[in-house]
Amino acid sequence: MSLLATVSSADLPEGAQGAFEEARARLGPLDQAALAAAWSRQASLTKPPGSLGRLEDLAAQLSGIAGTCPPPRPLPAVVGVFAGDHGVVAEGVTPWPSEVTAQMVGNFLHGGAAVNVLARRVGAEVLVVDVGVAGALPAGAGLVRAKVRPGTANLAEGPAMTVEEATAALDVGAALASRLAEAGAACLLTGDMGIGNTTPSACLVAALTGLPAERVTGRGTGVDDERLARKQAVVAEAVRRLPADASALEVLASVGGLEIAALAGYVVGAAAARRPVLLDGVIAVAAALVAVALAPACRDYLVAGHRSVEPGAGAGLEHLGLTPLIDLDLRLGEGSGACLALPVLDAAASLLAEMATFEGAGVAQGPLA
Ligand SMILES: O=C(O)c1ccc[n+]([C@@H]2O[C@H](COP(=O)([O-])O)[C@@H](O)[C@H]2O)c1
Ligand SMILES: Cc1cc2nc[nH]c2cc1C
Repeated sequence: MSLLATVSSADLPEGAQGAFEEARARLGPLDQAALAAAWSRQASLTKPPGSLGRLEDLAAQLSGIAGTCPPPRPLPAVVGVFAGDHGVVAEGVTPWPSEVTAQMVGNFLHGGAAVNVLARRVGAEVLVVDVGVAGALPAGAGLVRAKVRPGTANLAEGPAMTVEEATAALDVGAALASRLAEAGAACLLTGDMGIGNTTPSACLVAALTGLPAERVTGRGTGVDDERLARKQAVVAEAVRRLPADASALEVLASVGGLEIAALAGYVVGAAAARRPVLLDGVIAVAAALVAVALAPACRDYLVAGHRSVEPGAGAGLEHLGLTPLIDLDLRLGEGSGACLALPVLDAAASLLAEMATFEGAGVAQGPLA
């Protein structure tokens, strides 16, 4: 049976109240004993020390997350595709109309989007969550209906949402992550859909890293030079308007998005349940910056799936101290880059679990002195 069929979500968003605070309170550090056991086991495996490069770090991280050595494989895995719309599209920051958000949700539910293809290929399930779509959504099964409000307000004119709305979206993400983990998900991948969402993502990256708007604002789905200049001005002004003493939650409410807030909650919820989080592109990176600002210990549960072309992604990952697994010039979102990275994570876990030791295989443990 599908993992998703066992996850209850009919009570959302109301039934999620308090889920984020609960997750934040439960969140703990990596298991140091499991980490040490992983490094000691790495040293006993039939390979020159360090020869599996970053796969060795990943396997150790997975051990520390799960609290066991060797770690479990990151399967079954779920891609949470959080969808929302953005009032800031009124500023001409994207060449696509907002209606495409709802239309793509329909495409996800029919299995025809890139993320569906990639998830099928790597053995992940796609969970589509409406936290803030403005347009009419298709009837039928498969969609988690957890709308907090139908799209954000225009962040160029005022706060995108209230602190209460941002909190409700954080709660939806945290509750879903915790329910998915309980249902047996071993790894949570991030996905997103929201026309205009590279603008609030750039705002969050600029606000939370301190980098200038021009440095972290890119072309998103493909704006021309004129629209890019407008987009950079919108981001710069929105960030300039933030009070110097604004909390991370206030920054999220002021210049964020509903799906970004839900993703931040999903990150913290997954980390609290001791599951690795595989990040996708710039929207996931913006959400991760928010998550780490609100609950710093979740940083160690993050794995950067890929480096999106969108400049805020690379800048945000650098700020978080994360090196992406894959760099294929992607700028799609949906969770596509996270899906592509899942087999790498699986390889890291499997190598630590299944390789023979020098002693077991009768291989001399060098190198010679
Ligand atoms: O993942 C990324 O880094 C990424 C980069 C550029 C665009 N996107 C996707 O494109 C949409 C937002 O682009 P835009 O130009 O409308 O802001 C949204 O649905 C994202 O999933 C995603
Ligand atoms: C067609 C389309 C598909 C997408 N998938 C994620 N963002 C998207 C934006 C557009 C415009």
